[in-house]
Amino acid sequence: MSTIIEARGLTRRFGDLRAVDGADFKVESGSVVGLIGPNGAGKTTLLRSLLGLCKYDGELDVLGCHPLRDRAKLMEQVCFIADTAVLPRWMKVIQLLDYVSGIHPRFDRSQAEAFLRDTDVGLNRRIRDLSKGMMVQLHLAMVMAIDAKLLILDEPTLGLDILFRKRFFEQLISDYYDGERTIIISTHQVEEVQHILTDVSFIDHGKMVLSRSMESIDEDFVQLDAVGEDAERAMGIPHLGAQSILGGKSIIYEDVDRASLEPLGKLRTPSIADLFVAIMGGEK
Ligand SMILES: Nc1ncnc2c1ncn2[C@@H]1O[C@H](COP(=O)(O)OP(=O)(O)OP(=O)(O)O)[C@@H](O)[C@H]1O
Repeated sequence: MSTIIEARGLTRRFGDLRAVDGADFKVESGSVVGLIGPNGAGKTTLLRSLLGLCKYDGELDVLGCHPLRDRAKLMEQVCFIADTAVLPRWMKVIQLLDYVSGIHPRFDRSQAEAFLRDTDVGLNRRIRDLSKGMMVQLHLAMVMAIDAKLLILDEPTLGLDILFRKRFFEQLISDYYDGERTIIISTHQVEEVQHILTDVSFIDHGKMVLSRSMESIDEDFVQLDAVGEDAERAMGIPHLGAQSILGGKSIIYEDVDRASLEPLGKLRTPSIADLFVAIMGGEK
């Protein structure tokens, strides 16, 4: 594995606001990173910085490129879907396939057509006549058919129904991910992506508040469901956050002696969603 993204003190200011605020992080090749954060946390701004789409302060290296200075070179190796899918609305789907085949050397047209066969997006439909969800399906099919080292997806499944969202994440892993490509996904659908991630990063008010591998989450955090007096005792042990459950509390701890918790209730690894709530402001 090699490091393909390295950021030190990455900062993006809008006037007095620091949308990304001194972020330090690394991404290794072959990882599938979930970028999770509340509305306005800085996810889109961070992703746009990686792509050289906005100015920033600090040090940033993406695939050996300086995103602002080497943007053309970077774009040969990166694919990106913004949360607002912009496709030429006046084209027919088949014309879009012709167009991208013509301009993108790494585009595999037959693969894009195969992805589209699983959808209701007909090749002769005009793009402006597609529903919002179908437009996203088309955009995803085009992007997944491009052989890129780094795929950046900003809220890729926004506006899609649950069946397509599930199918999309499955397809991304079974048909696109090859163990070498790197994928960064920003999403609010935490539960739906959790099983495909190798790493997760939480961002809040522009700051990276957690960056871990999924394996280390398993090792470092534990969640206890306790009821009655056991819950009260468990709340006395320093914890990250807690939620009320029927008759007691569900409490998340970091680096805790698990043997001391075992007599108090049921232990498990927290889901990313529960960990997010605990770190971002669950009941303490
Ligand atoms: N062009 C801009 N000018 C001024 N402020 C901006 C601009 N773009 C983003 N911001 C601000 O930067 C902050 C981070 O925005 P960003 O879009 O990166 O958040 P996000 O995590 O992607 O949010 P969401 O989940 O709601 O899409 C917000 O406070 C936003 O208002």
